Amino acid sequence: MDRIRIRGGRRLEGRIAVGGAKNAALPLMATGLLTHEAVVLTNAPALSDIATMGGLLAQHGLRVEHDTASRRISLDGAATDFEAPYDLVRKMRASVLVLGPLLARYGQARVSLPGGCAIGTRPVDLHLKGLEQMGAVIELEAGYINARVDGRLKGARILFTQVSVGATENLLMAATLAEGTTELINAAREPEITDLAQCLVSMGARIEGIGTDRLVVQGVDSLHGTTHPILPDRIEAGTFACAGAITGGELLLEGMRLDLFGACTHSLREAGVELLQEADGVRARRLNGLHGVDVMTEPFPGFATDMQAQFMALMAVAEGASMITETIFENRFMHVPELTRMGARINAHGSSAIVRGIGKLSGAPVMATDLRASVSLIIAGLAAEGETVVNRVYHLDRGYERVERKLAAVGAEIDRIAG
Ligand SMILES: CC(=O)N[C@H]1[C@@H](OP(=O)(O)OP(=O)(O)OC[C@H]2O[C@@H](n3ccc(=O)[nH]c3=O)[C@H](O)[C@@H]2O)O[C@H](CO)[C@@H](O)[C@@H]1O
Ligand SMILES: C=C(OP(=O)(O)O)C(=O)O
Repeated sequence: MDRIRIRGGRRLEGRIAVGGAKNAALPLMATGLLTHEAVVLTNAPALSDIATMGGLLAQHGLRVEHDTASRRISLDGAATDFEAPYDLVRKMRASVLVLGPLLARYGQARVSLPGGCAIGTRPVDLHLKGLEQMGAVIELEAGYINARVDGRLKGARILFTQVSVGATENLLMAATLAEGTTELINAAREPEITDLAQCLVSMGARIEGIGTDRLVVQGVDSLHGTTHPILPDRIEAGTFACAGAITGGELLLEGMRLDLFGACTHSLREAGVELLQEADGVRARRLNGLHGVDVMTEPFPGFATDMQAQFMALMAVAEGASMITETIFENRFMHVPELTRMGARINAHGSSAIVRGIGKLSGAPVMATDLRASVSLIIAGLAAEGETVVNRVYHLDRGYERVERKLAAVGAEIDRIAG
């Protein structure tokens, strides 16, 4: 498996391109199942998760083309196979997003249960309960979700007991082709959901309340094709903001919109990182020293759980202490022991971690078991004395496109060791 090698101590400066958001692209790709016409997505990132989703949709029978040079994904045709097999779903949990569209358009789906992953148990009960409320009959059998509906799904009033990005997306897509009105209450408000809703509207869906926690969908008989630009990846942009800041640098995050950061803007500014919206992106500049800031992860517009590990790396070298509380996933501190191996002073207990900033981290061989933990170790390595080698970067490629090239282009001493 590839490794990333970093020699710390270089100040990052320059322009860095922010790609299309992985977490928007994945549900957007699933919309290809809602129509037989072509759905074309532009600004598509070249990531292994996107390839996995493309493979799954091709297996369902869609024609899938991803031209990485022009950053276009085109999805066309009708599904002929309704099974999402274990081998694909275990690689990427977002595969479960085919469930709602398949049920809504074809009345049947057989999708492997995603199971847990390194960051938590991550059940899909809210997805299933919502679909049952819409008239689906769901059985769990041999690790699979077997779902079917006679005729069309029926509109329903669905109150989510917990805010869930994936459940909101699955139910939103299902509701577009249901008979009657569906109300999604306590819906997630992440920008990726707004992007999905806007794409669905451009396909002929009738959705009100976009951007709020109450989405009202009037089902329609059919949807048509569209061309939709994928919104910028706020997590990739935030990662680069932390990378630049830890080196005392200044980066223009090309293509990024400041409003997508939510509470992360406030936390980064409090920590000493200036963020300015400019015509072609967001400028992120470290002012003087870094200061310890307390953060708690929350659904959007709160501080994103997908930024927690990167922010912790930044706090590891800040002046003073910070308390980082993870409220979304029960096991999202796997980066703590690895950052500690680099000299960080972090004390994690339950859902909180106290980080006491130190002057300098020291390079070390480290390993990561999830996507954002991997990149947090790269960020730490950029500021560490000596060499850091991040092992097992398989997860990194799920969500970052050529991260080592992008960082090297703005001054980092970083390379990939194949193997
Ligand atoms: C592909 C994608 O977009 N992934 C993002 C999505 O994941 P994902 O959609 O899986 O995350 P959810 O918002 O659904 O999960 C939030 C919390 O709800 C729980 N839950 C969720 C569904 C359910 O049926 N039952 C249940 O208990 C989860 O275990 C978790 O504790 O949102 C997360 C929270 O912002 C991000 O970290 C992920 O990067
Ligand atoms: C947790 C993440 O992704 P996924 O939901 O695909 O595992 C992430 O993007 O940080």
